Amino acid sequence: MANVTVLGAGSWGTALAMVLCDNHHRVRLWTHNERHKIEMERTKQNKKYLPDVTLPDELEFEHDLSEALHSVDVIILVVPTKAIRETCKKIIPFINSNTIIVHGSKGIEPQTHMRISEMIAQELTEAKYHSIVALSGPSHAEEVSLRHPTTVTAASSNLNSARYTQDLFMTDYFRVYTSKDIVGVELGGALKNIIALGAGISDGLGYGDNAKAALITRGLAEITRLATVKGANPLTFIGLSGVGDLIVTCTSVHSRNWRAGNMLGKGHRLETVLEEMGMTVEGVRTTEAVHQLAQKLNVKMPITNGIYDVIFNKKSAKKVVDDLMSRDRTTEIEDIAAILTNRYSD
Ligand SMILES: NC(=O)C1=CN([C@@H]2O[C@H](COP(=O)(O)OP(=O)(O)OC[C@H]3O[C@@H](n4cnc5c(N)ncnc54)[C@H](O)[C@@H]3O)[C@@H](O)[C@H]2O)C=CC1
Ligand SMILES: O=C(CO)COP(=O)(O)O
Repeated sequence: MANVTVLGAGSWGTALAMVLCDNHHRVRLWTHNERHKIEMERTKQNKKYLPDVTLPDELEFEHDLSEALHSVDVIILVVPTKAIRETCKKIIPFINSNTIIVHGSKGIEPQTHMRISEMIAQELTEAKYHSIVALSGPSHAEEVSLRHPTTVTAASSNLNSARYTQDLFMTDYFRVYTSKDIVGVELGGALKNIIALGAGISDGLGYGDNAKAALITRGLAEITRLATVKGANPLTFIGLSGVGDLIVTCTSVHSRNWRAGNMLGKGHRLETVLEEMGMTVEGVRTTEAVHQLAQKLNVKMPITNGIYDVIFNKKSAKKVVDDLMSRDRTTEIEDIAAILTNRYSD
């Protein structure tokens, strides 16, 4: 049994805390909002983020970080990407060289273009901690909280820590694989949110399954193209963090990114969409970050650029699709081969 603290009591942090309770760890769930802590303690529910789910009796709720992190073995960091840095700053006094930090967030930071583990490492430069693990894969919180079969990957440059994370979470309904390719796993998890926005936009425009299959497949090609330039293993993208997470996010009504895209495709304004959702839609900031990064690295990402234009330049979604369809003719297999060779020509 381990002492585990989940930082971030949104839908994903809560679902992961439930998995850990099923594995009989001591689990504390920390929220930055004191009223939220009191409400969860009183009702045994997380009404806003995971309605209709009863939380386990053993789950402890915390608002005070010193209480939450006292004698902790593993921290599960599941706040939105924009809150990663401030949360890391707050935990410095409570961690030591044995603390493993597992994160479940999916995003890239605009301007720095950093992945989550890079942001964590940068914020904790002066602090002592053991290692960082990314937990990612096709996993909607709503289904995990119902104990429906789910598979994810624990990735770390420290394979022992990835294996430790596998043991920590693995249950009969939550299967965890390990990987050393943290670059690929984090980029796959973050960049699929851009394509999910696109799938939602396409559905909002009334296009069908052909268009969505095209977005998923060619989206996978451009994710792999950028990620291999950043040092990822291209094979990671035929796995859970690539094709797996693209399928679940582009085709499920649970996806906040798909839902936001769907409203954009129907002509709603971005501000209205985000306000109505009231939950984290990581794809918007990640689109900004990846649009910048692709330009900097000179990587072709036509779908991402089109989605950027819809979100940030108010270009009509229909015009973006027309422009994507009328780009210069090209080959398919040679393009994919070029992606793979790029990796091995380093
Ligand atoms: N919901 C899901 O099914 C999955 C979500 N994720 C990722 O998990 C991360 C968190 O997403 P969700 O839990 O879905 O978001 P959510 O929108 O359900 O909840 C966000 C939580 O973060 C808290 N929060 C906001 N600002 C904060 C701050 N400055 N400091 C501390 N806490 C803060 C909110 O109070 C809320 O409890 C995202 O990066 C998302 O991409 C990954 C896999 C599945
Ligand atoms: O990452 C997810 C599923 O794997 C959740 O996706 P959304 O953030 O779009 O809901």
